[in-house]
Amino acid sequence: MTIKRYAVIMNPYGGNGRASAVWEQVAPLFANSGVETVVYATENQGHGRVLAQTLDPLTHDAICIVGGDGTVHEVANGLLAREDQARFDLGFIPAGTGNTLHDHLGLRDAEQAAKTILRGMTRAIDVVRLTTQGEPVYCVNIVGWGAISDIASLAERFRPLGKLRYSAATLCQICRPRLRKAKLTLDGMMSQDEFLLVIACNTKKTGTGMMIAPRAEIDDGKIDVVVLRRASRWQMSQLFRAIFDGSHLSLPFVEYHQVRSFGIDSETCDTLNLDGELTGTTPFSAEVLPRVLNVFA
Ligand SMILES: Nc1ncnc2c1ncn2[C@@H]1O[C@H](COP(=O)(O)OP(=O)(O)OP(=O)(O)O)[C@@H](O)[C@H]1O
Repeated sequence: MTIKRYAVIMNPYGGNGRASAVWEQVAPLFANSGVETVVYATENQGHGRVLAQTLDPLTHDAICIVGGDGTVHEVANGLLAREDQARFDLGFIPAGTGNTLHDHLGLRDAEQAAKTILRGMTRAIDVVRLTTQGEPVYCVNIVGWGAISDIASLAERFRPLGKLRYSAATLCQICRPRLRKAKLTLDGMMSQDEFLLVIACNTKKTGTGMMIAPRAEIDDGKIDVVVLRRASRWQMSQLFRAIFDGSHLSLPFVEYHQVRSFGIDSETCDTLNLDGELTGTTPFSAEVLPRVLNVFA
């Protein structure tokens, strides 16, 4: 019998530092199933990307990520930037705060996620390739702009609040909404306006349990784009109340599109929210790469 050897990329910082304990909890399941594991703890921001870009494909059969959406983002970017085009199957063990990709794939806890990896069944998922400042960035989960970036920035400062940090940041943002002028292009159709937010979603949820894109499927070759142009504080609070069950789609001021490509060119150079990470800026263009990552699910 050939012994499988999986790399475990673990972020000891995310999820308020619980990743090591999460890994300790599930490591025996791998050992008992005859899967050898080599743990690589990330030492700083961006290290997950470097690890995935340089991992030896001759000595590792797959990558398990122990962390949240930010760590998945880094590993996916490292993998898709590899010069040798080597592709590893990816396994996800939730140990971050939001864990929205995990939630979308039905991976509710570490033990269930480990068992899913060990079962060995994979499916292919879409990724968004975004070009910002002439460089490609790959997104698995969301591309956000406007209030979505402002919320991520506040949520980072609220990290000690744990899972509550996204909701708390969203509430603060509702109290001081900021309009931005931009050109928004959806499948080649451009509209110029003022916007509060644009969020393009590959997964149904974002933050902690906000069902922002209830029709999103991770392998349909499309990205679901939610657009909010001008809205009063009252309308914003309506949106916030409805967003947890997806009923905001019936609100007349909320637009919902399913597209293959999109882009934003804003009047100011704004930071983007890419899979929860504040990185990249406008202007950018983006397209869906259908089913380019193989994941255990
Ligand atoms: N050793 C480290 N020290 C500091 N930051 C790190 C380290 N390793 C990784 N990071 C950064 O930690 C950030 C958060 O990681 P991650 O997304 O896994 O957790 P989270 O933010 O709590 O979860 P989620 O994104 O699901 O809400 C990422 O930006 C990543 O680059």
